[in-house]
Amino acid sequence: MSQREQLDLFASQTAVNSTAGASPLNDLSQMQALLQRWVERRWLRALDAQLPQTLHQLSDEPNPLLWLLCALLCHQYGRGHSCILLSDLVDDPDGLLSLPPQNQFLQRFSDRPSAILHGLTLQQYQQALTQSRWLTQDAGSAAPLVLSDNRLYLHRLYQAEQSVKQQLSARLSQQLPLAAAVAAKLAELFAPVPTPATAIDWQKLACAMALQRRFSIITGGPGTGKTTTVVKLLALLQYGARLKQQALTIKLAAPTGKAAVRLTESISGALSRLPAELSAGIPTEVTTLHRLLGALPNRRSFKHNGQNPLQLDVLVVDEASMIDLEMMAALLDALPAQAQLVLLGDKDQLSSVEAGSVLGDLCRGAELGAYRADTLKLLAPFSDVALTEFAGEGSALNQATVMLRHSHRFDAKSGIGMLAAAVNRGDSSAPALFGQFADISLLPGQSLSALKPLVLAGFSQYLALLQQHDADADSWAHRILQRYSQFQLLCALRSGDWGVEGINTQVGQWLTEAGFIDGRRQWYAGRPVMMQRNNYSLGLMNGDIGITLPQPHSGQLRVVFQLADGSLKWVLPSRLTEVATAFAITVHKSQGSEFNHCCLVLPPDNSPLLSRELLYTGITRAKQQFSLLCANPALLQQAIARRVARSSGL
Ligand SMILES: Nc1ncnc2c1ncn2[C@@H]1O[C@H](COP(=O)(O)OP(=O)(O)OP(=O)(O)O)[C@@H](O)[C@H]1O
Repeated sequence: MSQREQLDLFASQTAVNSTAGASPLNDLSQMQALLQRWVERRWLRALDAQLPQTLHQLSDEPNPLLWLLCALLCHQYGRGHSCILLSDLVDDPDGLLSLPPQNQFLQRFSDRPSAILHGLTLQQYQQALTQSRWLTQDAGSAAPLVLSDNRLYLHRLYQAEQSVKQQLSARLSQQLPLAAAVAAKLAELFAPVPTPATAIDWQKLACAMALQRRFSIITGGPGTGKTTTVVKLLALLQYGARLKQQALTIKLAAPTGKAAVRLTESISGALSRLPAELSAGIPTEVTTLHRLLGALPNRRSFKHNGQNPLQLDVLVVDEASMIDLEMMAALLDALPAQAQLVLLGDKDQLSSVEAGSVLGDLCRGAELGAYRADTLKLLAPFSDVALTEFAGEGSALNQATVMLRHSHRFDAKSGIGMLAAAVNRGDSSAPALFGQFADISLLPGQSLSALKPLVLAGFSQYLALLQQHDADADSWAHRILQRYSQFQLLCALRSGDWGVEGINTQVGQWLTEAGFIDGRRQWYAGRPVMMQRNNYSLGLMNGDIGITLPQPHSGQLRVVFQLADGSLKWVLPSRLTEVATAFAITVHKSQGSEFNHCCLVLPPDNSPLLSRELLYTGITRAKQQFSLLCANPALLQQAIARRVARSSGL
């Protein structure tokens, strides 16, 4: 046990002893002290403990249980949950809240949530909440907390969830007519019989489905043809409009700049494979969702909303797993009622960093199909194979969702594909695949030094180009950025020796010793950095990666970023206040990006962050080569078994 942990344990025991008889649930000052203690122990953020204080100033609330629930709700929000399901709080408070955190889980804290909340029933929670001013609606002002179906929400998130539900159900209730000429063109575009001949052509079905819906989802793993399918869909929509002497305004968007750049590239590739007469009117420009909606600096709201809707007929959003609940609500709000929205994404990837797991929630049951009779009737003309296996009584959303199942990128000889699929199934024998395929490797050794050869070989590729100036600074920078994307280190954690922070420091030292960089200063030629927040005045978004380069004559450093439209932006380092070195990035932040060679680093200590979704997302960032450094092999099995569950009412 570290010295800090011993102090924490001592503090918790003395705190409880000294207040014997005065339970925090009966005494507000004891509750405030408890919340403060949890903040000091880093169980809660200061913000979490501050929220009840702030609400109390606005509307008096003497019940300590309400203070606790409010702080816990904020804690859960910070961990990506939209709400707290009260029955989960009754059944397993420590598990639900991940408190104490995993690295302190075995210690005997007498003030852990299960001890404080011991014996409280669902009825007691309900009673306390319904009597609270924080839940009763004052005339004209919204209550800060909402209780609905035993789910406790912050008002903002409740509103977002309700809005998403209402908007989607309105869109899902309509079926669009499909002209015979468009149906015939669809059959032409998907003419080649899939192999084997008995296989269902899910791409064709996805197209047929989306043509007839105002809202649809095309989900599938890497390389299953989401982009290929959506380009054909857009071609057919434009074809149908042309038959009516019209032209559709189509827009493409992605949650991050990096994902937008990638979609721009893959859309251009897919367009080049379309018959020329069908490619007119399909844009290749992809924008970020923030830019599309018109983000307002330092405001949560956007320029486009229900009162000022977007001017478009069709919107395609890629990497939809990265859309959080509030962004989804804003997007649906700003979408004109007659427009068609198509979401593309991989439902099995990690969810958004912000609260919500919208795509995962919306795609629940997608692998089963669960198509009702009317959906089967709608799809049947487009399938040579009977769809009875996928019949069911699924939700309205299931009726608008198609899952693509065959990867055209990874075949049966691909270790990356096999490993990703095995992890995704939760197959405990997945680790045995290492050693059987050339494109996946488990690094020998259990210390960070096992990374060194890989790091030197991987990063030297782009660092070597720093010396090879080009008369055209932009084309030089393009080559460097392109080469940088060949290799990436991914971490599960942010802090600690095995997290992004520790590994970036270590990699900086190795590269400095090898003479590739001069990492002794904060800014140096070759330093890759990742934006940690959106910066609207610079037009750079959270997650964008830039590389620090010396100007050819002056040697002055500038950081170069590739924007969503493929152009470059050069920025003075002094203007970048919220960036972090990006030799290693978290798996979360890697979403929407792909690298030829990815190396995932798992820490030696267990953490609730080590999950099946994290592994799957990390593995599928690799296009050609995947390496894994796993300090504690037992954790790999545990991570494969652990699923991320986010509380939501969607
Ligand atoms: N039906 C098909 N037959 C043969 N090749 C295909 C088919 N569909 C897609 N491909 C090829 O598979 C590759 C991946 O396709 P695509 O980019 O559309 O997939 P994706 O699901 O969008 O991938 P990503 O994971 O990058 O988002 C492309 O090279 C594409 O040409």
